[in-house]
Order: sequence, then structure tokens, then C-alpha cells
Amino acid sequence: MSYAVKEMFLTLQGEGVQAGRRAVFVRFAGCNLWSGREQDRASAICRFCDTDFVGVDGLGGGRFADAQALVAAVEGFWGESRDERFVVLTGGEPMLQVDDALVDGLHAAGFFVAIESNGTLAAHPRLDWVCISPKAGSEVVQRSGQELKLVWPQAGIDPAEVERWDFANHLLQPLDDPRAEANREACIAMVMERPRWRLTLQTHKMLGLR
Ligand SMILES: C[S@@+](CC[C@H](N)C(=O)[O-])C[C@H]1O[C@@H](n2cnc3c(N)ncnc32)[C@H](O)[C@@H]1O
Ligand SMILES: Nc1nc2[nH]cc(C(=O)O)c2c(=O)[nH]1
Ligand code: SF4
Ligand SMILES: [Mg+2]
Repeated sequence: MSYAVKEMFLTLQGEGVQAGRRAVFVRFAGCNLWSGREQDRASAICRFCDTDFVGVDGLGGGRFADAQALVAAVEGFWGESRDERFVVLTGGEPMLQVDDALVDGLHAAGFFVAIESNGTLAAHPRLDWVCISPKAGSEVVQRSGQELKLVWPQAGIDPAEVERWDFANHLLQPLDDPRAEANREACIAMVMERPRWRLTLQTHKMLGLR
């Protein structure tokens, strides 16, 4: 299969339990919860997206003919070191494109493979780290994994319900919008009320990293 990738870059994972870790990010083009066009945002299922995932024109992006080509590009961004090789598959919605050949190829190259997904498609079974971020109005089928990352506040999602899913870590990520400060306060209040949850911040945005 070929892959449509918006952009690829070496950075630190900015969010969640793996925050601070050196990582190659592969941002796949396209999402099933929003077209990515501003004129469609108000009618989309997911309306708060902070990311441009349309097309393959970003830095490091392109169409990759097969898994071998994409893995080679990821290795190119990582460099020579064999230590703690870490790749994050995101998007857009990566599970629209991630397949056996890609996951197995990344493993063969020595990578620990993480995904950031909206959970509406089953996560690939051989991923090493599954982070699911549920969106109100969508049907989450992937209800297990290493990390449940709830963007908060988010009308239409009941934390008490998603807490029953089978995740090792429960994280609240403040919604980045014009009310960011109030959103951070709402997350802190939720952690105080429900100790199972922890606060995570989008540290790459504070640090000026990609
Ligand atoms: C751009 S999404 C791509 C992966 C996948 N489509 C998803 O939604 O999980 C990456 C992460 O950013 C989060 N995110 C998107 N927009 C955000 C915003 N405005 N504020 C905070 N987090 C946001 C998502 O919930 C997800 O955890
Ligand atoms: N540094 C950095 N960390 C991230 N964690 C999740 C991201 C994403 O957009 O999926 C992201 C991102 O875009 N950049
Ligand atoms: S599901 Fe993820 S990529 Fe798709 S619009 Fe929402 S936040 Fe953006
Ligand atoms: Mg992001």
C-alpha cells in the first residue's frame, strides 16, 4: 500500500506519559471526523482540531510508495543511533492508513511504535503504545490501550463513562482555544475531583517545538 503523509519531523513528544521523549512524528494526511477545510469545521464531528493534515505538502511529507520507503524516511529523521528509537504515528487519523507492513517494518528497524488516534477505528494490534483521544459525537471502538487522552472541557463526553474503558493511564489535556486559561482551570478542577485523571500539557507549544 502507499501512504499519504502531510509532514514528518524529529522533535520531542510534547504530550502525555511519553512527553519529553525524542521522537520522529509521522503525520498522515486525512481524517474521518473532519475534512480539514475551515469551511467544514462548524459542521464536522470534531470541531476543535489544532492541526493541518490536508495534502502531502508539509516539510518531510509526500506520497510514499510502500512501507519500505516510509520506514527509510523515518530512519533518516532519527539518524544513526539505535538507542530508544521512537516513532509517533499521528495525523489526521493514522488508523486510516497504518497497516501490517508499516508496523512490522518500523519494528524491524528497531522502533517503539506509538499512535495518536481518535479511536473510531480499531488500533493495529502490534502497536507498542496506543493513545486514544475520544471525540464527542463519534463512536469509539478502540476502548483499550496505554493512554486515554481526553481533551477537556468537551461537551458530550462523560468522564465517569470513559473511565470504565481499559486504559492504563487517564490524561486530561486542556482544550487549546481562545479560552485556554479557563480550560486549564477546568482540567485542574477535574483532577481534584477525580484522582484517576492526570493533567497533561502540550509542552511543544510552550517550547516552540513542532
Ligand atoms: C491532531 S490529533 C491527531 C490524532 C487523532 N486524529 C486524534 O484526534 O487523536 C493529535 C492530538 O491532538 C489533540 N488535539 C487536537 N486539537 C486540540 C486542541 N485544540 N486542544 C488540545 N488538544 C487537541 C487530539 O485530541 C489528539 O490527542
Ligand atoms: N511535539 C509534538 N508532540 C505531539 N504530541 C502529539 C502531537 C500530535 O499532533 O499528534 C504532537 C505534535 O504535533 N508535536
Ligand atoms: S479527530 Fe484528530 S485529526 Fe481529526 S479533526 Fe479531530 S483532532 Fe483533528
Ligand atoms: Mg498536535
